[in-house]
Amino acid sequence: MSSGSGSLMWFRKGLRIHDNPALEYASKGSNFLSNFLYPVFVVDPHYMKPDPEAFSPGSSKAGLNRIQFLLESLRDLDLNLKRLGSRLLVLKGEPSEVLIRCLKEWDVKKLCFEYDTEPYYQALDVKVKSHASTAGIEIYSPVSHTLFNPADIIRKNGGKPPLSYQSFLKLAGEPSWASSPLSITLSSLPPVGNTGNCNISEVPTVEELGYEETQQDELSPFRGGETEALKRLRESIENKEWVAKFEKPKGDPSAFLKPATTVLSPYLKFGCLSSRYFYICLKDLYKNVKTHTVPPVSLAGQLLWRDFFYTVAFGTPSFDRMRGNKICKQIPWNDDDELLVAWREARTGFPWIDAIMTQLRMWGWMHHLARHCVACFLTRGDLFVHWEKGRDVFERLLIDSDWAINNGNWLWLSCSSFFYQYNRIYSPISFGKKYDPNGDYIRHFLPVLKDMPKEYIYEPWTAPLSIQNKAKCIIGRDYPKPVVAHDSASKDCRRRMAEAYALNQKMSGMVSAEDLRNLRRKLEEDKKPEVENKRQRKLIG
Ligand SMILES: Cc1cc2nc3c(=O)[nH]c(=O)nc-3n(C[C@H](O)[C@H](O)[C@H](O)COP(=O)(O)OP(=O)(O)OC[C@H]3O[C@@H](n4cnc5c(N)ncnc54)[C@H](O)[C@@H]3O)c2cc1C
Repeated sequence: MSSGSGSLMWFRKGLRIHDNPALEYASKGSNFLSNFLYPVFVVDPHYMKPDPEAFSPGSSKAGLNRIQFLLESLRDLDLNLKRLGSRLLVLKGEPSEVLIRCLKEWDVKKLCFEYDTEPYYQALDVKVKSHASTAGIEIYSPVSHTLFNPADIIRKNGGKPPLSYQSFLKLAGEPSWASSPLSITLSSLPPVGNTGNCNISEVPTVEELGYEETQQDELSPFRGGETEALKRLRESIENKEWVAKFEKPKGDPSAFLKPATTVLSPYLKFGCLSSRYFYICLKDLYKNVKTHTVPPVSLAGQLLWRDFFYTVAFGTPSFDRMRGNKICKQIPWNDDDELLVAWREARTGFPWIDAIMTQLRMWGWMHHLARHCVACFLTRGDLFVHWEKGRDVFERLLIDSDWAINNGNWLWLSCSSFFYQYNRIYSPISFGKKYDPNGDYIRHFLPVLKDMPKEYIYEPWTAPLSIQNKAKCIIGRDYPKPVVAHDSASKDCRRRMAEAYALNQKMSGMVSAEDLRNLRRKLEEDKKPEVENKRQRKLIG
């Protein structure tokens, strides 16, 4: 037992000092407490353990880039805490068990942590809160990861989440905190008390967590941490005109030397950057320019998309699944792991798709439209593979992997929810060409194609053998042949989507296991185009 008693600040996301209401509250003393503060981060094997399953199709354990980003963020947090007279205490294990042990050992009287809407944290928090309230510990768990409290919006909407962006905006209005200044800086923190028998360590290395540093050729250019986040934010908003004119989905998805958007998503994901602070900076900027874009396309509008998905995710049971998810169309996706692996390993034979998937593996980040292209290709565009499997691959490899946003966007792109125009399919050939006719993006991420003439770079299988020889890239040997013929595969996908939609309409959202079996049987009966497609695949591949 420590000699005094104090507060425990439990960092999970929110890895920052600025605009951190939980940290601020934890650092406030009171008359009856000897004022110690224990800033804790628990390394959770749930996300980190790279078990043998890690590379199986669909595994969602965090990949090396994200772990690296997290550890950099923790090191930066530790440095920033040290500047304020404190430090980060890192522990390992199942977080609720570790936390409860610390609360007992350090005789904590006040437990503070940012509220988290993800089901995993909700379950964890029930355990920790139940112990804390039985032990008479004060709990403070404010909402500060998002602009709005998703529960407030759902309440305003009669208990249901709004399912369109516009209805979300109407309900949300201006955030209540936006009229008063945010607490951006803390000048000092109480000292850390005696840590007794708890097993405290420094921020571990990736190797200590069981990852091998040399798993890939090129590492993510994005460094984690609050310091980097604030620098990146400053640089992004320095160019007022760029911010004022920001208009998504315009912007070049193939721009990789200078990405077309802010790349603040990983910092927002881990809370190295406060979305509220970002929002206030944008509002200030908008006040000082003549005209600016507005939601949904403006930069502030992007932050509102984030809040929209957080709200729907929080209010929708089984949001991350097709089965049992009332807002998700029931679609009999393929169980084709061969196609999934080709997509995941950047071996589809479509350079635009493979370059994006390589960027995902190397950098852990790609432009929004690039994500559109590969998600559409995997699901309703070409391969008809289940969106949950693609979601898992993104969840593992993205540095900004975020439960609500990732699932929300996969539901969107697969036309399972939110967006239903399944006839609009991204071409894996012509879409990228519009932005990057020379194929520089492909040449960078797929060096095997670097000498392919630009006429063939998006469809190298059409290059005559003499050209392939000259480019030192024989299709089928050095780079794969396409796994499907896009024209027939996309036609087949449209037909299957039309059938699935018709059946969903009939069943008006109430899909039992039997209904789903019927739906499958119905689609199985009409296998002809699928067989035709496989035949084509054989011809090509
Ligand atoms: C299939 C798919 C999966 C995705 N998975 C994720 C994910 O796991 N994590 C994630 O943060 N984003 C995800 N996105 C959304 C979007 O692609 C990224 O947020 C964006 O590309 C990040 O780059 P940026 O920070 O430069 O964005 P900017 O355009 O600069 O936008 C600023 C911020 O707004 C938010 N934002 C932007 N677009 C969206 C959007 N469509 N939905 C919700 N929030 C948005 C992000 O927090 C972003 O950092 C996904 C998109 C698709 C199509």
